[in-house]
Amino acid sequence: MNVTITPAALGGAVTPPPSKSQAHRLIIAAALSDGVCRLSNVELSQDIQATLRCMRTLDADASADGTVIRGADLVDGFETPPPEIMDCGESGSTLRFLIPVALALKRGGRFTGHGRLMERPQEPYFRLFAEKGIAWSLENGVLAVEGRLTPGVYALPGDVSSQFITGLLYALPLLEGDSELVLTTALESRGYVDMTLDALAQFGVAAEYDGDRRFRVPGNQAYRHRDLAIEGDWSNAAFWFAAAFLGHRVDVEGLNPRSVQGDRVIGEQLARLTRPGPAELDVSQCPDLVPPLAAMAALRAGETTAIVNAARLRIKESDRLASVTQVLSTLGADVEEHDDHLVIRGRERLTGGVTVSGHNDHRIAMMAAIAATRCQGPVTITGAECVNKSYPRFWADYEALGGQIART
Ligand SMILES: O=C(O)C1=C[C@@H](OP(=O)(O)O)[C@@H](O)[C@H](O)C1
Ligand SMILES: C=C(OP(=O)(O)O)C(=O)O
Repeated sequence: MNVTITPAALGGAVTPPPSKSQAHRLIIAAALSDGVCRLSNVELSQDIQATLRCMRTLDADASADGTVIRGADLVDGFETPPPEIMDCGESGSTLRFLIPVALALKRGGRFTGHGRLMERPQEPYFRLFAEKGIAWSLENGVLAVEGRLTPGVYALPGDVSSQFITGLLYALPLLEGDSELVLTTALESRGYVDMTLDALAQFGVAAEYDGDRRFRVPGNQAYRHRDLAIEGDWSNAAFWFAAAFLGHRVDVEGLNPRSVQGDRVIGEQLARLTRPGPAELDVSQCPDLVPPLAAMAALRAGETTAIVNAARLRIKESDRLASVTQVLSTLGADVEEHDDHLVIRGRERLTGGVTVSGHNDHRIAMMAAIAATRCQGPVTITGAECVNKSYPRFWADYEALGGQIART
């Protein structure tokens, strides 16, 4: 689907979707639990459907709408990897969270994915598997892992993706002895690890983090069934905060101001952009905020913004340093791409009158839609359905706020 936007003012109240990151975590914990869990505020974005689908393959029962989940039976000693290949769609979280979970639950499994997913890095796991005697292969886009996950010390980098740490934090409590997770480099995307520890605690699972490079994870633990609600998504809300920054009267509702979601720092980042003078935004802990921050920076008239410590943006759904630069430059912005940072010189308006690709990346399509409101000419976004990865209602919400769009 292509969407053509005629620049127009946005206004009104909007409720962002439920947090994708929290939904993954609660669904997986529920699927590992000792009973039936009722989750409210589940929305079936493509990534959440992927996690539900894979947890069903791992023997959890989940209702079609994902709100009622019965934990898989944890029968140690007799498991075999499910014959069915688990399709993770384009969800890095699903794949990286479930690799250790499948090993703990079924002694392995086979995974596949779409888009760039199977090219995104898994090396920290592969190195651990070599050390721990887990067999793995990656052939024709199918990753197979098999073996017995044993308690012990797991050393891995903290600055490739926090998703490896989350995956292990879910699996290690199920093993028959205590484990330690040791980071060999400083942790980035820390807010996501905090969200994981919070989710585990809600299901009665203990893991102790020293706040630096060491996690102690007792073994022989059980996930206790719980009923929980999923919070509003700060990462996707950031697009509406960007709209407000660009002068639209948009009110964002339904967010928890005390949320453990790391992307709550959008408030602080935005405050830096509202102060006159050059700004430097460190995004090592909040990589998903870069597209909305870049849209704001591009329209911060007369001011320069550097978005730094952003190298990991290159290993997301698209190479986001390249795609942000390509899309905003095509719209008429002044963006300079560097290996690990962007330098953006703000302009009063963008030109538009162009077609840009959504780069098969939900956050890039949403960034283009927000920036388009401050273009002179119309903007066509190709592949606009990619928002379904995290925010299927995005275009409907955009229209409800007065956005002028034509779908072709
Ligand atoms: O754990 C999570 O829910 C996520 C972690 C982050 O990935 P990295 O840890 O790879 O930065 C983030 O970019 C992703 O959208 C969701
Ligand atoms: C990078 C993202 O998700 P994932 O890593 O789960 O694919 C994202 O939602 O921006």
